[in-house]
Amino acid sequence: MLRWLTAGESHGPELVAILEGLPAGVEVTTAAIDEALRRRRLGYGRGARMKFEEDKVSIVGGLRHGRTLGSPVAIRVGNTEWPKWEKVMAADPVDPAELEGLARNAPRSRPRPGHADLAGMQKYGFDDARPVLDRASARETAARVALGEVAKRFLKQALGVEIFSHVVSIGAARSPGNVFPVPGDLAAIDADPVRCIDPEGSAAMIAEIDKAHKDGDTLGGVVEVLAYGLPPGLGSYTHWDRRLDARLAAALMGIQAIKGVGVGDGFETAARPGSRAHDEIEYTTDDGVKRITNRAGGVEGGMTNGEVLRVSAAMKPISTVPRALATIDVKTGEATKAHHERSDVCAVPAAGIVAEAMVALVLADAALEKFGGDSVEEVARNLSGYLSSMVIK
Ligand SMILES: Cc1cc2nc3c(=O)[nH]c(=O)nc-3n(C[C@H](O)[C@H](O)[C@H](O)COP(=O)(O)O)c2cc1C
Ligand SMILES: C=C(O[C@@H]1CC(C(=O)O)=C[C@@H](OP(=O)(O)O)[C@H]1O)C(=O)O
Repeated sequence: MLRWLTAGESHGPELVAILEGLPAGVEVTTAAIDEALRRRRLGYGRGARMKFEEDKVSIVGGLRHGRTLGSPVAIRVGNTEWPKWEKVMAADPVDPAELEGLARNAPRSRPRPGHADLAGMQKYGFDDARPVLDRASARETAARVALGEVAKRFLKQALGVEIFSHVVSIGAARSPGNVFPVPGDLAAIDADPVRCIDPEGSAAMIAEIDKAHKDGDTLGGVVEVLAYGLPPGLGSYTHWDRRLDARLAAALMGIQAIKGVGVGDGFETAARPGSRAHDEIEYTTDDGVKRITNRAGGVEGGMTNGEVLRVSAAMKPISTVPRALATIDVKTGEATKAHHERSDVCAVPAAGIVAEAMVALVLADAALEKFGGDSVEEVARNLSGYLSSMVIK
């Protein structure tokens, strides 16, 4: 079983992440995690913080000389802005005189519709949204991406699996349907300002973001994650919580602002007749058993079927809308406008990188469940034994 946890506030000293249950021998370095975090900071429409945030990574457990030890992997991601927040977000009590007049410490009493502010204040008994928003913030996804990079490297090394994402839509602008990028497209996707594979789609998405920015508005969109090289049989039909699609959906929904998840052609499948919804099966001497199409996105009956895994996630628009939305001041109950501070206009490209990390963590867990092993070599041996002994292949 693979377990992972994160802790830390957006404006605290750092984020902390732990990944427990990974075998020994996974090759990973600080530089690799730095690079994963750099990809998450990018994307047209991101706000001011991403221009200076450095995501200072230190690996403090579970690795020696660039290889995992089998012990929990512990990673710290430092927040560049901490010196400015040292008093406001101090863990220990602070002399009230030192907080006097600090604008950053002023209570956030005008909750933003769409963010965790109001429900969080109600639930935890705060009259200030600061303690809510600081943890609800998607800053936390930096910690997930750090762990996801370790999971990705395990999957690549032990199973030869490659995971990446691309942006399908931003606002009303869409990439053309039926474009399925291959791993060789990743460099081009990463080089695009919105991580869209199609140049026309990309230009339209950039125009949407520019328009939203000009209008004092924000945008959401859809990302798709693909995983190449998965064997059939990860996950199971035998119980609801063993289904791989259920586990992937929960992991993707667990990303801030994700409001919908699709597997394969997702909701579009519901409108098709069965004759055009499923993937017919064929056998060739070169490829063995395969599907003629991949509408299911590589999952049938809660298990991988050996085709490319395709899952998508729909992100709602950023809730800190510059043209601020109506709310109340919780101190007085009076109608007012929601707090506005610096914010992203659109973070869909970054959400794609986070979605890759969540898919990698779920797949690494499912792979370990099926193939076990305390070292990468043992997992690879178990995989190879399974593949060579499969009756139908
Ligand atoms: C990568 C990423 C960046 C985000 N940046 C912002 C932001 O700058 N401002 C904002 O208000 N919300 C931002 N969000 C969305 C909020 O975190 C999210 O709306 C909030 O946590 C409530 O989401 P929920 O209703 O899905 O829980 C971002 C989300 C992601 C995934
Ligand atoms: C810090 C990150 O994203 C943040 C996510 C976020 C939110 O409300 O989710 C609000 C903003 O926070 P801040 O006010 O500190 O700029 C974003 O910058 C990050 O992705 O690393």
